[in-house]
Amino acid sequence: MEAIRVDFSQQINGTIQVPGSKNSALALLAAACLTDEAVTLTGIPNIADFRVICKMGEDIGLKINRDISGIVYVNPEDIHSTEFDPIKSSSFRTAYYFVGALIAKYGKVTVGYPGGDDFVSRPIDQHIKALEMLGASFSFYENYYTVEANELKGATIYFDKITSGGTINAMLAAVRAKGMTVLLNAARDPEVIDTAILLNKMGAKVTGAGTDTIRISGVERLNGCTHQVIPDRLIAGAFLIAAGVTGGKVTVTDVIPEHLKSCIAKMREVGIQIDISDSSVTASSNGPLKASRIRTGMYPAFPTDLQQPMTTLFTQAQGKSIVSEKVYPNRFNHVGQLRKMGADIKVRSGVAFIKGATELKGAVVSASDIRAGISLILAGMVAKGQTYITGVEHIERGYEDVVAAFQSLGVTIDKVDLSKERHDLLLEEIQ
Ligand SMILES: CC(=O)N[C@H]1[C@@H](OP(=O)(O)OP(=O)(O)OC[C@H]2O[C@@H](n3ccc(=O)[nH]c3=O)[C@H](O)[C@@H]2O)O[C@H](CO)[C@@H](O)[C@@H]1O
Ligand SMILES: C=C(OP(=O)(O)O)C(=O)O
Repeated sequence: MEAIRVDFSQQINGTIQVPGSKNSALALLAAACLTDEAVTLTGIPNIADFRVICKMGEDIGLKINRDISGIVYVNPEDIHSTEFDPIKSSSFRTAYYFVGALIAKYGKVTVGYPGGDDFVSRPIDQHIKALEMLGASFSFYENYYTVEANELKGATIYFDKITSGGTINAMLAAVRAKGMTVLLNAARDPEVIDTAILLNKMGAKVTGAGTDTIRISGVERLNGCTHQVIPDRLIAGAFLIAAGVTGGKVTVTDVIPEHLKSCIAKMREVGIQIDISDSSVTASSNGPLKASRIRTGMYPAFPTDLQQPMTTLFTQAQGKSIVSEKVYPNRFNHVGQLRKMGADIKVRSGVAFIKGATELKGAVVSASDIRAGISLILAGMVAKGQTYITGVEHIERGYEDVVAAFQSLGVTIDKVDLSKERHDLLLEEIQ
């Protein structure tokens, strides 16, 4: 069994060049299918989700190639089917973006139910509502669903819940719908803006992205273009938090500091020094950290995807911290694993109460999703002894080479075969 082994690693130090955003890249790859021309995307991370999209593309005639410099070329010219393999499309979250992107042009799309990180409940009712209001109809089967539409017509759509995925999907569908679509109570995430920028470069007419009202005037055809994906604010944030957890100094470069505002504010509150330049942020810490509280929310509030590394940080702060998870109230898979390492955390009704200044100890723990995995790596860095993290495949959905990145900061971390390395621990784990 593959695992990541982390050793006690104090005072990390170094610079991380932040890769392109996974969440944006997933939307852009689908958006590129709205045209019949080639779209060139730079900065698309070579993560597991990207590779599965390439395989899904091969099945339907969508060509996606990455050259040796990392530039990705998407060519939808020869798409001959819009029936996606349900197993591949359910192995990550956002296959539904291909519904939004292909429905107007092809009239019918079949795809597996969304997979991705599992936080107990991740409904897609707002995606369905938006596409239905544009004129699509849904049929649901055991492992897949089919969306059909003769013609999409612009509509005014009010999201009952702010959703970044739902906003992006509605935008993708509306771009080729007849007439004007207005999205109200839209998500304001940088990834929504990035998608709108690509769409406009392709000839779409999208205004208001980044506010809660987005207007899309439908167009008949779109063209190819070149676009660079925004940096991954969630990876950047996690590395900055890492500097706080262990002490030390970490600089993240190639970032858009404005995207990290809530994270930076919170880090300053707990006593981490933050220095910001045009496109880099440095976090340094060598003193005790103060307890605090975070309340996650949709952008620009504190991101739910940084709640897990922050929870690890709070185990090392002086005093009691509180984490209110308002986006996914059950997103606490990491807590049970942190407890195995000695953390004192209680969760009640979507709120975690964390007693700080706890001595953590190495254990065999399991990562159920990307950010839970990162929080366990951070915990492993301050835990006495060795920590083994299974569920590496979940972490690799979001990180191209998580081991190399942490190694470059001086962390003693490696990928190992757990069954060979610590047979005793594995047996204990299984019993
Ligand atoms: C690939 C991607 O971009 N993933 C991100 C995206 O997920 P994703 O796009 O799935 O998350 P959403 O922004 O849609 O979810 C926000 C909230 O809306 C709810 N909701 C969403 C859709 C819907 O139809 N109905 C509904 O009730 C969700 O349960 C959640 O409470 O945003 C999340 C919240 O910032 C992040 O954690 C994920 O990393
Ligand atoms: C929840 C996440 O991803 P996804 O929506 O792709 O499952 C994440 O990136 O933390």
